[in-house]
Amino acid sequence: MSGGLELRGVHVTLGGRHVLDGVDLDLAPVGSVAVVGPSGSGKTTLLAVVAGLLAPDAGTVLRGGRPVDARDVAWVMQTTPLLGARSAVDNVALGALARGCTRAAADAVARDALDGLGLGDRAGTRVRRLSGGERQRVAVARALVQEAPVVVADEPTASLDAHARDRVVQALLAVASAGRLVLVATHDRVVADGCDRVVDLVAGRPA
Ligand SMILES: Nc1ncnc2c1ncn2[C@@H]1O[C@H](COP(=O)(O)OP(=O)(O)OP(=O)(O)O)[C@@H](O)[C@H]1O
Repeated sequence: MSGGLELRGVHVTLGGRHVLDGVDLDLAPVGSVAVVGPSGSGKTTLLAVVAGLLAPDAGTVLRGGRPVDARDVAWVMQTTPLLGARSAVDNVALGALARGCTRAAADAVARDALDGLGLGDRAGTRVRRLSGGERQRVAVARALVQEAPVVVADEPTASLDAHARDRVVQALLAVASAGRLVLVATHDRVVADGCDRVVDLVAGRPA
């Protein structure tokens, strides 16, 4: 599929268990895809493989017919590291600096992204002083400002109240509408219902 992601025979074994058991999946280049499934079904592992954070034991992930380039994937995982001693806006700006923005431009897009996620008033606060849900949104914002063609988000709404959750969903869907592929693992029905497509993972394979 031109520009899309193709997973072919992806196997991952962790601790002697087949966590991903030969995943074959075609994803369109643009749109939002929710990965759902029971706890332990391999959602995080699948996203880690797509993001290039985990090499599969077998199989390939192609984008536009070539092995996916990790630089084309912005990710926010549950353990995304943030710089606790730096402000929220500094942390988010790193995502824009990484794609070559000037400092001023990076700060501007970072502030916009934080605003969009309801954190405009926390932009100058050091991350270590933020709540878990606020940190989670800082991590989402940093992934979004990278403007990578693929965005991978693992449970991006897990610690959020309904209002903050809606902001995150809107931001992710806006990115998909703007022409990127958003792949989100979630237990949240509201998130899955908002996506263009739902992939149900059962025992390490799409159902
Ligand atoms: N480093 C590891 N070593 C051994 N087993 C692991 C490791 N990481 C994950 N697993 C196992 O792989 C399985 C799939 O984990 P994964 O985190 O991908 O599932 P998940 O669908 O994202 O679950 P959840 O919805 O609870 O986040 C689980 O049984 C987990 O215990």
